[in-house]
Amino acid sequence: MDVSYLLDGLNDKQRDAVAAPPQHMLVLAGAGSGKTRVLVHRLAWLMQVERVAPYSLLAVTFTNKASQEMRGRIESTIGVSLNNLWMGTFHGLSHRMLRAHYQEANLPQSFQIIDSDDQHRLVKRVLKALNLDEKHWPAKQIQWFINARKDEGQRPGMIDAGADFSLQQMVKIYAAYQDMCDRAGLVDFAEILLRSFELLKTHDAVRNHYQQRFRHILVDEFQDTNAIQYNWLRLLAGSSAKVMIVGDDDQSIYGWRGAKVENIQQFLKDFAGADTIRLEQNYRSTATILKAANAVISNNSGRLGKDLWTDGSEGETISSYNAFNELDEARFIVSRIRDWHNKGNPLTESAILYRNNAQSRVLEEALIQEGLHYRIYGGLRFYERQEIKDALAYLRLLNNRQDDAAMERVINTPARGIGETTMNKVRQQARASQQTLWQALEQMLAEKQLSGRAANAIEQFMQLITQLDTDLNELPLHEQAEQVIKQSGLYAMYQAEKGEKAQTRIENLNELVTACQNFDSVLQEEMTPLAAFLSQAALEAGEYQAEEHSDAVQLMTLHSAKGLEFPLVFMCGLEEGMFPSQQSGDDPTRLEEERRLCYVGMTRAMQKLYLCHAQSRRLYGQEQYPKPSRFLREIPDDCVEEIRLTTQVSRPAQLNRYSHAASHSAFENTGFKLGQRVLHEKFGEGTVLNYEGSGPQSRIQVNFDQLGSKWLMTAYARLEAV
Ligand SMILES: Nc1ncnc2c1ncn2[C@@H]1O[C@H](COP(=O)(O)OP(=O)(O)OP(=O)(O)O)[C@@H](O)[C@H]1O
Ligand SMILES: [Mg+2]
Repeated sequence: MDVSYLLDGLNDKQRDAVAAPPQHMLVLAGAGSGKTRVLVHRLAWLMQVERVAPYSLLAVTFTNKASQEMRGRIESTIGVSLNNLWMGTFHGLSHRMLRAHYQEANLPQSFQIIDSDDQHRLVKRVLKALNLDEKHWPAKQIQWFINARKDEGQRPGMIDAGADFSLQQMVKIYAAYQDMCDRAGLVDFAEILLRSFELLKTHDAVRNHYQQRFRHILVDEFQDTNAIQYNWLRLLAGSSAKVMIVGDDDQSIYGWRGAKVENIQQFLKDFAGADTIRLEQNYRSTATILKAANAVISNNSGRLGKDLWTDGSEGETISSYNAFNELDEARFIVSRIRDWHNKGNPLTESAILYRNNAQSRVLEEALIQEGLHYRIYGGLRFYERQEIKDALAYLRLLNNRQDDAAMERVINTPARGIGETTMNKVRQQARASQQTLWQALEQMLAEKQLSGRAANAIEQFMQLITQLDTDLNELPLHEQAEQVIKQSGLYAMYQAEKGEKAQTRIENLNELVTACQNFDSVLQEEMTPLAAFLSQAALEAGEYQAEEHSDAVQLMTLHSAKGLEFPLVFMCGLEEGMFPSQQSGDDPTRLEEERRLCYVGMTRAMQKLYLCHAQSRRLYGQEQYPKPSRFLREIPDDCVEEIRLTTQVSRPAQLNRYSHAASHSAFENTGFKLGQRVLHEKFGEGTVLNYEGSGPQSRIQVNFDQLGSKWLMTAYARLEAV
């Protein structure tokens, strides 16, 4: 059989890796050198040449999206259906295992995954139950503690708190939280991994089954595995599976979440005889972008060391834009995307990357104003929206009455007159008798412990859920969803709200029905379609793309950009305190992680890279005047040019490229510059902050010394420069 096509489009080193005999392998290489491509070809090679059945392969990807893409690519290359191939994220795969062996894992069949919001709510309940003051025990911190322990594989009983009172308390809270989850059949994200690890560890039969099944295990983005994931891999691999990992120590960006880049060296120790293959040619970026990225990362110490070169063209210079404020930054970016789009380039090929999710709002607004479609990638968007979570909570209750997190969310949404006082009583009862809310309510109603309006309302609510469950059971998933949204009263509630926001909510609810319609649950024969959908929704949260195929600008955090590539990339907010972030402070370890994040961001760009920073930024309601990021200074001068807008204001030549200088941005069509002082006949003096629109429709925003900020129609404002 001619299998040469499996080696097409690969260089010699890549071929060595793809066509190696079955063995352990580490592919260690910089960004854009084809690691992921090698992994995909290797999978195909194993199936076609080594005749390994898809059933015997396990592949771990960084996102669910990546695994779908890979699956599609391999299926179309080798023309074999991969239904039997286990491919997904650590979480996805572990979850699948828990579903298949829920009894051994000590879980109810209908167990439900909860997100960090649900977790937050549950932690708060635990604090109340333990009579602890949230001021001293902030729920967020506790969540962090619990998740970190789980990532290390530690159960409450395994933590030795010694005489440390505060740690003792934390452990107590952790234990109580876990009890509550177990009773309600709820599983948080960290729990998915830990449970599945424990399942393999303690159940010989299960472990043996998978060890015999998986002949080859392949892992992408290995540098970001944490302790529990690594141990999970080792257990699965046992002594006979061959493991191939691909990664880049310079792109390890999840240290703050417990990822250990040291796992790369550990791998070489644990998997004896592993071959290390280094790829050095970059196929993604222009020489200029690569040179700049290499220069930045060279400031880090303790790297495993890699050379990365390209024989591609030098390409365009990197542009750096010094914005007046975050609005100016957003407008600049959007105007450049508009130009790029006008030249016939698809929007999907452009990406805006930022350090914090909160930065997206201003960018979103600028895009909307310009009428450009955009999509937020990986940021827990669609499924995080209030109305979607409401609807899902109802569906979750149909699936599992004991789901306390869902119960808390919708028992009084829409409002049914079930107040906090009543709920507190119920919670207390549930606590006292170790019941879930649903169980407690059943008992309280039976014993007539609740009375009057609230009792009626609760009874009706519970009837509604039971009724929906029986009525809808046999319907296709999307009809179930549609009926639940309508009969629960959610639809009517949001319709009554009126206004644009409510309209969007309704659209989102409709979109949820569409999502159910498109949902394909074939791969999950262990579950009902509803259970499968709920799990998928919880797992994929932000990755879900409402309009997968429409042309849209891609917005995402730097973290979620890992592994992706775009012809046009904007990195924004390159300011001290923003990126590197405030929290990294002067801690060298964290600073280096920020620098790796910068390296990840820059190496996403294929043709053109823009780096933006603002002289003033309003974030979380506060105005700041940050210094340009140190990362900007680490880029060689000949790789960057500074952009000057259509302005008359020239900058003193001796000023450093990134020093603080007065803004030189100007309004093309109002005659005023951002930051300029102006006088209004009624409002007095002020500073120009922003503008929008053009021609007679244009509006200008001025921060008046006496009155604060106001929007004015430029044509009527009769502002004078002062
Ligand atoms: N031998 C090759 N010839 C031409 N193009 C290649 C070759 N190898 C990889 N590429 C292309 O280079 C780009 C980068 O490849 P890939 O995404 O696999 O790199 P990577 O090492 O996984 O990057 P990252 O570290 O960012 O995950 C992709 O567009 C890929 O198709
Ligand atoms: Mg990759």
